[in-house]
Amino acid sequence: MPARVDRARRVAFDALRRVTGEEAYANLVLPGLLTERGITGRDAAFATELLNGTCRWLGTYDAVLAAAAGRPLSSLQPAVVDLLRLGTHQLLGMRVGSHAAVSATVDLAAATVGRRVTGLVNAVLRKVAARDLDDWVTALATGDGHDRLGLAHAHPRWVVDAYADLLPDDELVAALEADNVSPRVSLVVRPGLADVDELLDELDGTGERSRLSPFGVRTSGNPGDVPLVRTGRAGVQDEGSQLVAWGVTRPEAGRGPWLDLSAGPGGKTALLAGLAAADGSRVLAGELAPHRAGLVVSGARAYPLERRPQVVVADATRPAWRPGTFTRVLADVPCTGVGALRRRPEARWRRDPADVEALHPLQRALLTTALDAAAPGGVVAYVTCSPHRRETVDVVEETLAGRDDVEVLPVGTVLPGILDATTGPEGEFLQLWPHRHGTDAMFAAYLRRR
Ligand SMILES: C[S@@+](CC[C@H](N)C(=O)[O-])C[C@H]1O[C@@H](n2cnc3c(N)ncnc32)[C@H](O)[C@@H]1O
Repeated sequence: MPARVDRARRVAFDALRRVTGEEAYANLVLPGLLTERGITGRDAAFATELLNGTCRWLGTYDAVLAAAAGRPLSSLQPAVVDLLRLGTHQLLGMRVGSHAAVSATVDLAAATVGRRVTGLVNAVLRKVAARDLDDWVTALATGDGHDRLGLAHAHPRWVVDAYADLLPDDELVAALEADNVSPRVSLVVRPGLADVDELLDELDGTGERSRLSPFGVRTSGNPGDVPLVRTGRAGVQDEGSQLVAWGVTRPEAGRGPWLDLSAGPGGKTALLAGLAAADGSRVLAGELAPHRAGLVVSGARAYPLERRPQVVVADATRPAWRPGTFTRVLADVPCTGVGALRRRPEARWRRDPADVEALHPLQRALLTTALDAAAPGGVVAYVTCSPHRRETVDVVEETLAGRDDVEVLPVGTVLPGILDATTGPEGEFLQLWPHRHGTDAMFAAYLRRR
């Protein structure tokens, strides 16, 4: 076996051990390991595809492996399970020949766990190789169509159900597939510090204007190579995130301070800080986690002092600010993130329906705080990067049912002209989708305090 193949598989294995064993993020852990080991070019690309694909398809591959091994994976050593997962992705998800996939994984098993497990790895992977992915899905799908869709498109069943609850039947597969494609790089300029034309010039023909956000540019390559990004006058941010933050600044609301009450890591704060400055206002950014509050500070470092957000470490459910004060309030609340699955390969397997219920009271509490913080006439945006009804429409409707001092600002008036992007009983809220808009599946409700 050529040495280059060994290095790529070895680094993918070491990264996967950290992802499954230590809850690391694949797209954070792998670049560091590649640099440390001097792995570049085709080897780096192979390792990245092997790791990301394995993480994305983890639930499907585990079902295949449990069937092929004839026993629960919990009865195997975790490192062996990871070897089998990597072998399975080569067999079912990459164009690696069966012989090479099995023998390279057996060699990797010998070099990492030990010779005693090579027989098992060889036997299980040979069984996996006996069928292609479609045949495995047919063999394993037991329940209704959603069960099959989850296996065939690498999603937990509950996420398939949540998407199906919101989308027409004929869009479901496209929505699931869109989560399996890494997004293009999306950049944002910091208003007042740079403009889109300047950024496009720097990108020298490799960028194009965002179709949704007036601050956004789509490109490819390493954002760290772009001088405006390096100096903090532009940043990396999904176009949908730009759009929902911009939305809170659109309706008339008068002059006064702005609040971003759960701001870390601060992508939206950095955009709002520039827009607030243009309005003669300033942003107060609250964040519970101190290290995330630090990220808010560094994200806005390029602004002159007087335009930077004031950042406080604070629990927004016990507000450190005076109620009825702010003309614009962003509540971009903690959520399951099932609208941003394309960004983090392993993310879909780390959440479950219990998280949806566990987050619901916090989401309601944060929306209540946001509404209370708004001055009369102030605009509030409730935002999630999940389209799940429990985290979006339900939170807004339940919260508004208990009060008579809030009106809904229909999204068609706040952000006109965005096609196929509404949800709620009267289409009054924003719901973006990767397969429709090329953004994360951001939800936003725009509300006004009477
Ligand atoms: C979805 S993120 C915000 C993302 C941010 N707007 C951005 O664009 O970068 C939600 C944040 O809320 C914070 N958070 C969770 N509970 C909170 C609380 N009780 N008060 C304030 N912040 C909280 C989390 O630590 C997390 O950083």
